[in-house]
Amino acid sequence: MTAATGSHTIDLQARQLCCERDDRVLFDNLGLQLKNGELLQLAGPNGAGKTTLLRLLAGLNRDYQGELLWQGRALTAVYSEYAAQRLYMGHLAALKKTLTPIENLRWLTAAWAVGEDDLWRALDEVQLYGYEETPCMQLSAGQQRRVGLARLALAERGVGPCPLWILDEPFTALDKAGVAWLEGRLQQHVESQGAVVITSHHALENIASLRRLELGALI
Ligand SMILES: Nc1ncnc2c1ncn2[C@@H]1O[C@H](COP(=O)(O)OP(=O)(O)OP(=O)(O)O)[C@@H](O)[C@H]1O
Repeated sequence: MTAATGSHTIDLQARQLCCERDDRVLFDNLGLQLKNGELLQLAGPNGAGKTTLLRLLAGLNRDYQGELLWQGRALTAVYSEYAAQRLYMGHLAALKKTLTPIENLRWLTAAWAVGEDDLWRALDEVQLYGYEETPCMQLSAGQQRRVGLARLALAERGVGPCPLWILDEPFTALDKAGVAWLEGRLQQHVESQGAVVITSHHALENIASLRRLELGALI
């Protein structure tokens, strides 16, 4: 474990997880474990249940059967502690469109011990130099995506305030350079003993330590 991860032990487990939506079983008896230095990609066709599983793993939805554990304890029982250690990015950019990138980033990282200079540098790293004070509604879809991704840029040596990243389709709307940057950031994060669980239709084969969980083929 590196200095950047501190004493964070990542241990997220699902045991015999079952989830139904509208009387349709999305997955049943699903088991997984995620530890430091691992990247897990949830794959499968549209509607297979990737986002649903990701939200369960993030603790954002409790409509399931089975067990979800963080460091061996029920995720629901340690939710506050867990939420402080995981970064969840949904499939929408989830920005306040009337605010600027720097204002959004301040708001998105309000609970983190990061300085103002760090925020400006992070926006610079995601190629938003010169757009820091432009209202987000005037940015392109890819630029809006980059505002959210700037949180990942805040991470030093790949591990930021949140050692566990839970990312829903983070490659959406990114150009080639953005894709390369994000792949590099994910790689760096797992090399630094962070962990990532991600849904993506994007092939991630360049990333070492990739594991794939195929939904839709399980049941
Ligand atoms: N709140 C909900 N109420 C009812 N059905 C839902 C709800 N959320 C999701 N579903 C259904 O569950 C199924 C799985 O949805 P989900 O968004 O998890 O799929 P996905 O694998 O992420 O798909 P995609 O690749 O299109 O993003 C879909 O058929 C969807 O209609």
